[in-house]
Amino acid sequence: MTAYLIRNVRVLDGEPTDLLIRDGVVAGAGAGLTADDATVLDATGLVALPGLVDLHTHLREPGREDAETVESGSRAAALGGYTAVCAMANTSPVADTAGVVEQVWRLGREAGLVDVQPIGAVTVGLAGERLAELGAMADSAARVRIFSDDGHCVADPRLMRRALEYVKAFDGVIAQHAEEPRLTEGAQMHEGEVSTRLGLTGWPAVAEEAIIARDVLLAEHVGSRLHVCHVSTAGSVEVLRQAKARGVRVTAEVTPHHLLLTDDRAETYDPVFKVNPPLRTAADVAALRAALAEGVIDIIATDHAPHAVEDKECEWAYARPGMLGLETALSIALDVFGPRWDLIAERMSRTPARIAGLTGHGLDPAPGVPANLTLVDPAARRVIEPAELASRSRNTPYARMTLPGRIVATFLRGEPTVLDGKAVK
Ligand SMILES: NC(=O)N[C@@H](CC(=O)O)C(=O)O
Repeated sequence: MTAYLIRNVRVLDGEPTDLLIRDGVVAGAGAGLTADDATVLDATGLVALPGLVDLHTHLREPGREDAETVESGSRAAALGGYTAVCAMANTSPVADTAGVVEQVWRLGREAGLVDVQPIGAVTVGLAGERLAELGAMADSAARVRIFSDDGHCVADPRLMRRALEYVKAFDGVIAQHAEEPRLTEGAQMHEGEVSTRLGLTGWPAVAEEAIIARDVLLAEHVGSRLHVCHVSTAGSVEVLRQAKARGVRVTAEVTPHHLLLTDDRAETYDPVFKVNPPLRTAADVAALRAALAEGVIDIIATDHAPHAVEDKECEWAYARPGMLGLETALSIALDVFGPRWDLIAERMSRTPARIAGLTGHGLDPAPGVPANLTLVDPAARRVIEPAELASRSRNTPYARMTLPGRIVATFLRGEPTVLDGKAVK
């Protein structure tokens, strides 16, 4: 195993220092370190962050390897500064058995670019009718702790209650895609002034808020853990704020795109902007930013949703919802919050690692901790070119935008997965 001596790096907001990485851990920190056997990296101007952790990634394997594979998604993640991702269950077949989650987990290990932690489905086939084998997935080699029907809401309150009760035994968490399906039938975008003008069927904010309100009450009743996926409205923030004030065990995520983009993008009729939940209003964006800074929303999660060209480059109504996120998330966080490194580390690494129970991740680079870290050049600016992304898909909403920040290197347990801004394998 090669040792690395990273010179002149700032760990978060600290003064420039040196970090020695050896045998998978941070072996030393301090100005003027020496190590004859180490490869020296000059990191002047760079910032070291704990490796990012994504709680919400669609890797598409098994089933849609044309859109993404565990390997291509892992590479995209490493290039985005991630050292761990949680893979959503809406694959084909659905990750609703020990066999499928073990397959995804094994593929992640083989790719070896990030730790891939499978998420298990809550219900068989994501059909919302019967609970999946949650216990078997928890006991499998993949040790599943997060369960989600993401892409679908667990709409039946009785099933949701039983799922929350079931996972309590092993401190699992139900990650809910909050969407009351009866309120979003045929929906194409956020319900509001723009949808009225364009004549597109709207997805009202209350469809999200009603499910979150119900679920925090269920989680409180059961005393179990709830995680709310991709929160998108100001009203949802208020429901979460009240629930947290009462001590409900609820955590929540917001995506980079909901922190930046608004529903008027639909005026282009470019389906790259079609996503679930939909892009909302400027007032929602402002509320989400404030909630994330405050901690009412706990984390940024990408909802990286790769789609093949034929599923995206078609009429708006026929296009699949979802957009890429892994390779641009840190840049969006920098764009929105500036170089608030402690906030970024907390919301994109430490807290998601804690929610997912990923020990060894989410730890600030310091002597003795596993060397899962990323080096960022905050002064760099880059133009996003879809063809240059490592993802197999091209559906980034940031095409040709200039974004701040560049990931220069990423280390997974002391081995570089990215060096000089390029994937190592
Ligand atoms: N977020 C998205 O717009 N799409 C997700 C699933 C979903 O939540 O609909 C996908 O898997 O593509």
